[in-house]
Amino acid sequence: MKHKVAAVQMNSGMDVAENLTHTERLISQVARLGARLVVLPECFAAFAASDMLAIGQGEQTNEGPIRSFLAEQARTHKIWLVAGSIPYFPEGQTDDRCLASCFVYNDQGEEVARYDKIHLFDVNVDDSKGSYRESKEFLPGKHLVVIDTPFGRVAPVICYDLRFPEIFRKLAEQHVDIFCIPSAFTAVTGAAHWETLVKARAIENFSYVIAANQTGMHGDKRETHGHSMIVDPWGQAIASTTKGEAVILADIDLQKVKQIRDQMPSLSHRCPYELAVIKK
Ligand SMILES: O=C(O)CNC(=O)[C@H](CS)NC(=O)CCC(=O)C(=O)O
Repeated sequence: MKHKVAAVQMNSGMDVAENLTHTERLISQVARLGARLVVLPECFAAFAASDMLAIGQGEQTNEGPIRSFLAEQARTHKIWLVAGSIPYFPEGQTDDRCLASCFVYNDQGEEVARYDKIHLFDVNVDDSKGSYRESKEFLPGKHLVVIDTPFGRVAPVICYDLRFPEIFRKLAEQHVDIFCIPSAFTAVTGAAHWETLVKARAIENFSYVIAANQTGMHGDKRETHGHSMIVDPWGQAIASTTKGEAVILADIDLQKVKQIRDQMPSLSHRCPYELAVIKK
């Protein structure tokens, strides 16, 4: 059975209200086109905002402005929504940093899961920003999440997590069929690695990958790569875009996942092995 899924590509700014207006328009667009599962990009509601902690403190419960907006969008459009990421400050947290959290909603508008970004982007990049220290503002997550949906078993991971194949393999061991990857990949690292990494994770685990990226210039002079894509379990990009705000849709079919995994059961061919380090 085929299901239509969508990735939303945005150029999010620092203003939440403005971002939510764009998000609502784009969700309406893909819902009208028949999407049943929609993935938003990382930081769709607030990108490089100076008040991330305050935004996160406002989202401690599902009554928060962004979380209640997301629930209402999922309910109104009868879609499953993998809602990118927002800053989330759990009640009672002592450390003054937020989690970078992806809330997931079913088509009744119920919050069914939350995934907190595990790997934080503390790197130097040859771009206008130069140095990224995500751990200054955010705490790492501690749990992977697997969600059973009408379209198959879904797992969200976020952006920099894409570079850690071991978490995808751990999730594939739980028979995940669809990886959803809200992202804000930089223009420089995205041009070098994005497509290869997205396709590699799909091929390695014989899964669909729905990768929704930020695009263009942002408030703090950061540039993101765009090029959102939906890749099938054989590694084919079945939907993609380049730069600028966009929505991409594709039909996914769980039968295809099963057929490829039956043909090439490499996930079950893994063998134990020792490691010998030969000193010179
Ligand atoms: O902090 C924000 O406001 C938005 N979040 C981001 O831009 C995050 C952390 S800085 N970006 C990435 O993780 C890029 C990963 C990447 O580009 C790579 O792995 O190459």
